[in-house]
Amino acid sequence: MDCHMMVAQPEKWVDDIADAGGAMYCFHLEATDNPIALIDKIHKRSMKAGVAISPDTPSTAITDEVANAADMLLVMTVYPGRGGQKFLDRCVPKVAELRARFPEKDIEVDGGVGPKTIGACADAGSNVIVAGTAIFGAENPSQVIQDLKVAVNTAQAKLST
Ligand SMILES: O=C(CO)[C@H](O)[C@H](O)COP(=O)(O)O
Repeated sequence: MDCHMMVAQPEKWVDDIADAGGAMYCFHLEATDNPIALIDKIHKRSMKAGVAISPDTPSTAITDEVANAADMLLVMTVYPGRGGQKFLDRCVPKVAELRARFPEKDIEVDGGVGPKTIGACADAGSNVIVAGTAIFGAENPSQVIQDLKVAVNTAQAKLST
């Protein structure tokens, strides 16, 4: 289970999530003073570590040291809080910046992602997608999932040539 912790003091919940069977613990960079220590703590509990940035945080806030220690980087394309928000196009360049810096890293996008916005995310280099409303509100959720996967796989194949 990929647990995206939109919480203050993310250090506090690592053990609880590990005990509950979490496989990935993703925390917000804005919520900690010591991301490297937190990543170490997550790894010591045998979980992967994800580092998320909110819309107003630049990609450069993720230092090379943090990115290299993390297993995944998450670019929020809405403000953390609730599903159903409008996709913020202005966050897409951050995906491309991180992809250029970290060609091998998993880069996730979350927020307002669906058939109309997946192209921008995938072309910028995102290979992990969170989609809520676009899937649960669709007449044919399986088709939407399939379309999102095809968009990502096609873009990833292009980026690797
Ligand atoms: O957690 C979120 C915001 O806080 C996500 O954006 C949300 O869960 C995904 O839903 P949607 O695809 O409707 O944006």
